[in-house]
Amino acid sequence: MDETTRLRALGLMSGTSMDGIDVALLDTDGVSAPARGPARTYPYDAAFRQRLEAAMQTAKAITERSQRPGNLAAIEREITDRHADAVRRFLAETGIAAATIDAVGFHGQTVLHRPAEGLTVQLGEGQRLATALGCRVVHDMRAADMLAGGQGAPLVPAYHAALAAALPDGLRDMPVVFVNIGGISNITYLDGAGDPIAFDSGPGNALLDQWVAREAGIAFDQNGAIASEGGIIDNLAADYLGSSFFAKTVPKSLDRSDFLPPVPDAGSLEDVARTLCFVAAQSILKAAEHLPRAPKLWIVCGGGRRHPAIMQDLREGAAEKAARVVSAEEAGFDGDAMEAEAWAFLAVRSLRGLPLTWPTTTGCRAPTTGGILSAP
Ligand SMILES: Nc1ncnc2c1ncn2[C@@H]1O[C@H](COP(=O)(O)OP(=O)(O)OP(=O)(O)O)[C@@H](O)[C@H]1O
Ligand SMILES: CC(=O)N[C@H]1[C@@H]2OC[C@@H](O2)[C@@H](O)[C@@H]1O[C@H](C)C(=O)O
Repeated sequence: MDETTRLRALGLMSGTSMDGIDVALLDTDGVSAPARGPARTYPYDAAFRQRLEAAMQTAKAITERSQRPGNLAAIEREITDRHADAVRRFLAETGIAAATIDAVGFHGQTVLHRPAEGLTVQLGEGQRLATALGCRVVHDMRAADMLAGGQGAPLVPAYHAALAAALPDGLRDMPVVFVNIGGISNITYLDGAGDPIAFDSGPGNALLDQWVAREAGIAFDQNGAIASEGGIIDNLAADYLGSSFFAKTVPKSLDRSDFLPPVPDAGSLEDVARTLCFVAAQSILKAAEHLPRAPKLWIVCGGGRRHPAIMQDLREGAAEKAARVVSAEEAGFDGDAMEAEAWAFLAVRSLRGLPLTWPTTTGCRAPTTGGILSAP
C-alpha cells in the first residue's frame, strides 16, 4: 500500500461504559487529518449490559489473555455478532455499499486490563467478524504495545494528533489537551513539538453510572438531572482525589474496577452524584501536574461532555489557570464518534505498519505498531 492511498475504513468501539457499539466511517491515509463520514451508536439493551458487567467479574479469573473462563467464549461470540449486526445496520441506514469498505478497525469489549501484569483482554473475534462481513478486519491493537513494555492504553492519541492538525483558526492555542470522558477518562497533550503525551487521567462516568444504577435503577444521570440537586461532599471527594493513582508517574492506564463506587451510606443520591462529577473533573485537571507546560485549551470528547456539572467544574478549574474548555463539537469534531473514528484510523495505520503508540503515550520501549489482520 503506498503512502498516499486513502482507505475507506470503519471503526467499531464498545467502550468501558458498556452502553453500546459506536460505528464511524473515515477516509484516511492513517497520517493526515481524515475525511470524516457518518457515525452512529447502537445501544445495548439493559439485559446485555448486565451480562457484560457479569463478564467483567468472570474475567477477573483470567491469568493468560487467551483464557475464556465461564461463559466468556459465548459472550465473545455474541459481542462479535452484535458488532456484525451493527455494521450491517450502519451500512443500510447510511446507504453505503459493503463492497466499498476497505477495512474495519475492531476494538471489542475490554473486560480486564492489568498493565502491571502485561495483561489486557478485549473480547471480540477478528476472524469471525471478517468472515461475517466479508471484509478485512484489524483487531487486538493493544497487545503488541504491551509486549513492547507499554500500558496497552490509551491508543486514541495517534488520532488526536492528526485531528490537532485540522483545528480551526481561533482554536490553535497550544498546548492543547484532548480529553475523553468515557467510563474512564484519558488525555492527550500536544504542544506542536515532539510526540503526543498521553495517559488515563482517572475515573470518568463509570463511578457515577454505577452509583445511579445501584441507588436509582437508571443507566446514567441524563443531562445531570440528579447531580444538579446535590452538593459536593468534601471528604468523599478528598478520598477519591487522594488516591495514589494520581501521583503515579505517566504514562499510566486504568482498569474499570481500579476505582469503585461509594458505599451505599456515603450520602444522598444527589450529593454523591454531584461529588462524583467533581471527582471526574478534578482528576482531569490534576493531569496537568504531569504535563511539561500548562494547557491553554481543553477539548472535551466522550459522553461526559454532556454532563453539565462535570463541564462546569472543568470550566471553572481551567479558568483558574487561564485555560479554555470547549466541546469536541465546538472544535469541529464529533465527540461521540471520536473513539470509533480512532479505531478506523488505527486500522489503516496498522495496515501500513505505522506506530500506534509511542514511549510518551503508553510507555512502550519504542514507537510500536500493532493489530491482527483477519481476511474474510
Ligand atoms: N446526556 C447525557 N447526560 C449525562 N451523561 C451522559 C449523557 N450521554 C452520555 N453520558 C455519559 O456518557 C457515558 C458514555 O460515554 P462514552 O460513550 O464516551 O463512554 P465509553 O466510550 O463507553 O467509555 P471509554 O471511553 O471509557 O471506553 C454514559 O454512560 C453516561 O455516563
Ligand atoms: C484497556 C481499555 O480498554 N482502556 C480504555 C478505557 O476507556 C478510556 C481509557 O480507559 C482508555 O485508556 C481506553 O480507551 C481508549 C479508547 C484508548 O485506548 O485510547
